Amino acid sequence: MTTTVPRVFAFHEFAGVAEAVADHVVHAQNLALSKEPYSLKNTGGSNSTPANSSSLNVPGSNGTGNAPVSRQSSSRSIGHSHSAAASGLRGPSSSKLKKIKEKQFKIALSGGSLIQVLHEGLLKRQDVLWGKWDIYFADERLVPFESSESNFGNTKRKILDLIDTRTYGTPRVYHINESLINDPQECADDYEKELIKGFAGRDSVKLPMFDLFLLGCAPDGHIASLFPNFSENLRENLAWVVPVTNAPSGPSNRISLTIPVICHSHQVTFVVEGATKAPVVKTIMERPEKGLPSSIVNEGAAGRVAWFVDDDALTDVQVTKKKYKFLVNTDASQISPSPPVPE
Ligand SMILES: O=C1O[C@H](COP(=O)(O)O)[C@@H](O)[C@H](O)[C@H]1O
Repeated sequence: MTTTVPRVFAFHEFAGVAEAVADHVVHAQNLALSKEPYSLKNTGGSNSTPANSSSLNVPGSNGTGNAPVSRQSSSRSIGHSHSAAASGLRGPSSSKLKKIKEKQFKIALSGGSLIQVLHEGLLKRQDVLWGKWDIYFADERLVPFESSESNFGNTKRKILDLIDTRTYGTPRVYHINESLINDPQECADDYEKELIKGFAGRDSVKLPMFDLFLLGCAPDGHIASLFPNFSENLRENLAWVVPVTNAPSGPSNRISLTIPVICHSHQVTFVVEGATKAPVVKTIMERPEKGLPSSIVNEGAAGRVAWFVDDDALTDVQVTKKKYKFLVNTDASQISPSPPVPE
């Protein structure tokens, strides 16, 4: 492994992380909805692009062949037309609005602490075109959605249920099939079919390509539900989604999108905060040869990776810190107070 240094944006406090991450997400949204072909120009980062999806194979339900996809989508999409102009989005001219209508912003969300960051950063903004979002999950813990450990459940309670959908539209949300939580392999295969339907379209593709893949990183080094030393999962290069059993922390049964899927995204962004994360961040940044999952992604998606980290998580970490420059031109009057979180 070569030493690849990602962009690391440092922040004095949590609130700063939340606002910067929101700006970064909205910028990715605007790029995805307005640019054809997709370009990373002006993102403040590298202009390298993901590997080309020239191969026309999709993984089958077992991750090894071409399987027919027949199950109806489990996504919830309550159609709601939404005007970009009314939303406060700035930038796209009227000639581009037709294109915008046809496109969706495809984002993968992790669970854990990221959800609170997005809650604080995104809900108060008026330029989030929620109705144009296709939301997938980087991983899921196989627990009922009502559990406080469910990534989809928490996202629903802390973000999705709080969106003013009459104004901003309703995102399409692609979550696991809750009836399969007792069968990790079946659940992973089923979620992979969801991805194939969402990304393969009429043709088929080698890998899905998210506009933005948001990741956290736990103190033990796991990202999504890819754990250090689970080498079979970390090396998986056919399946898009893998089952995880015997996870060493949190719920033991999970499913996770794989490293090739993560690395194929247009942008991969880590959001990490808190002093408990400092040791693992140090290892990731200073000892990439240890092969922690984040280091694999730093290398595999080199030039498209950004880290948003608070100072506590960067304690004693030798890395070049950058100051985040806000990219979306939003004046303060467009930001409304965050809605209350239901108990
Ligand atoms: O178990 C999980 O943990 C990771 C990291 O969570 P954090 O709270 O330490 O940020 C999370 O990204 C993943 O989605 C989740 O299932």
